[in-house]
Amino acid sequence: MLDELLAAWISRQRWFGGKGRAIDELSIDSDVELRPGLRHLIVAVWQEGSRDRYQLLLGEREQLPDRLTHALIGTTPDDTYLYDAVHDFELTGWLLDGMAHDATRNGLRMRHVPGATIDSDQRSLVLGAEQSNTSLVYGDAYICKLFRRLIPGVNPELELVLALAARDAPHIARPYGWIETDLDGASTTLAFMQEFLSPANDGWDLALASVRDLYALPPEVAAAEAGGDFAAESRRLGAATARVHHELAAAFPTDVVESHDVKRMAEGFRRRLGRAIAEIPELREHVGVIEGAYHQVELLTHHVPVQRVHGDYHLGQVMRTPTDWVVLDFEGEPGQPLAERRALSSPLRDVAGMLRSFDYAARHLLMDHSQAEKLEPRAQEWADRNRAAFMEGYTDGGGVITRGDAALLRAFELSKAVYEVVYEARNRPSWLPIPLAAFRPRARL
Ligand SMILES: Nc1ncnc2c1ncn2[C@@H]1O[C@H](COP(=O)(O)OP(=O)(O)O)[C@@H](O)[C@H]1O
Ligand SMILES: O=P(O)(O)O[C@H]1O[C@H](CO)[C@@H](O[C@H]2O[C@H](CO)[C@@H](O)[C@H](O)[C@H]2O)[C@H](O)[C@H]1O
Repeated sequence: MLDELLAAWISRQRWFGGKGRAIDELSIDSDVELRPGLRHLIVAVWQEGSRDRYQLLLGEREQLPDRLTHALIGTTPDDTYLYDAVHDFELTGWLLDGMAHDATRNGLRMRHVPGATIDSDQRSLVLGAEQSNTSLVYGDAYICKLFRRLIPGVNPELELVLALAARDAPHIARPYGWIETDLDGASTTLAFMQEFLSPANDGWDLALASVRDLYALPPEVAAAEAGGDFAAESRRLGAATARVHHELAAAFPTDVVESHDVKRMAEGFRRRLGRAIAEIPELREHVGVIEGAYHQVELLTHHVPVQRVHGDYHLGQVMRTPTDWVVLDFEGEPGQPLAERRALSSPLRDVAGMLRSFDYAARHLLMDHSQAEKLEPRAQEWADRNRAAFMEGYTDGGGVITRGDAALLRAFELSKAVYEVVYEARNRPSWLPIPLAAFRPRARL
C-alpha cells in the first residue's frame, strides 16, 4: 500500500532520475522514526531490471494544514496524512538541531563542521528551483541539500568542499554540517549544509538577463557595446575557476595521463557516446561530427595533467555575490557512478562544461522566439564573446590551456553535449534543440 503510494508520487518528482521509464517495483529498504511524526525512508526503485535508491522524509499528521496540502503523498487506511516532510518547518528544524549537537538517531548521524556554530532557531523553506536534489533554506543563514538519489559512499561535494574550506580557499560557500548513514557498509552522505549566499545571483539568471538585453537592441549595436554586456563577469568567472582548480590540485593528489595512454581518454568518450546512443537513437545522425572530434584526441602527442575537478560545471552552479563568484555543487554529474565522479580528470572538462553553458544561455531564449532565425547570429555573437572572455580570465588567473589542448577541449565539449542530450530527453524534452546545436560542424576555440 505505502509502496504503491510512494511509487506514484516519486515518479512525478523533479529530482526523480528514472523519469520516462515505468516503475516496476518500489520497495522500502529502511524506515526509521526520527521523532514522532517524522520518518526517514530509503526506498529502492526498480525499473527495467535496474535499481536506484532514494531517500524520503515522510511526515505524518492527523490533520493537514493548508500550507502542506501541496506536499501530500496520500492517506493511510486509518486516515493519517502522509506528506513530504521537507515542506514542514516544524519538522525540518529537528535536522538543524541534530547537526548542531552531533546527534545520532536510528543510524542517522548528524554532524557539524569543527569550528562552525549552527543556530538551530532558523525556519526552513524548500528552495523553489528544485533540481536533482532538494534544498532547504534555513532563514537566510544556511542551505541544506538533501541528496535524493543515494549512492553508497561519501558525496564528492562534502569531500571537496571540506578539503577546500580547510585550506581557506576562496570561491566556495562555507560548510556547516552534514548528515550520513551506512549504506551497503559504506558511510553515505544524506545531506550537506553550507552558508546561504545572500545577496547573490545565480550565474544562469545573470547570463540570461544579458542575452535578453542584447536581443532587445537593434542589430547594429554590437554585443560589446550593450549595456548588459556580460564579458567582464565571464572573465572574472574564468579567473575564479582557475583558482578553484589550483586549490583542488593542492588539496588532492594529481597525476598525468602519459601521451601513450591518451587514447584511453578517447575510449572513455566513446563508451559514454555508446550508452547515450542506446538511449537516444537520434544521436546517431551526429556520430560523424562527434567521432571526428574524438579521433583528434587519439592523435595527441602530449601528456595530460589530471586532478579532482568540479565535474558538472555550468552557469547554474556559480553565484555572483557582491564581492566575487562562488562555485557550488561539487558533486559531479548526477546519475554517474561515484567512482567516475571522483576520478581524476583534466580541468579542461570543467572549462568545456562552462563553455557549453554559454551556448545554452545564448540559445535558451531562442527556443520559442518568433524571431529565432533573425536572432541566431546574435546568439552566436553573445556565446562567442563570453566564451572567449571566460577563457581569457581562466588563463589570466593561472589556468593552463595551450594550443595543443584545443582537440581535448572540443572533445570534452561534445561529450558534455552528448550527456546533455540524454539529460534533456529525460527531463526537459523541449530543450533538446540546445545541445543538439552543438553538433553542427563549426570552427571553435
Ligand atoms: N550556498 C548557496 N547560497 C545561495 N543559494 C544557493 C546556494 N547553494 C545553492 N543555491 C541555489 O540553489 C540552486 C541549486 O543548487 P545546486 O547546488 O546546484 O543543487 P542541485 O544539485 O540540485 O542542482 C542554485 O542554482 C542556487 O540558486
Ligand atoms: O545542476 P544539476 O547538478 O542538477 O545539473 C543537471 O541539471 C542541469 C540543468 O538544471 C544541467 O545543465 C544544463 O542546463 C543548464 C541550464 O539549465 C545549463 O547551464 C548547462 O550548461 C546544461 O548542461 C546539467 O547538465 C545536469 O547535470
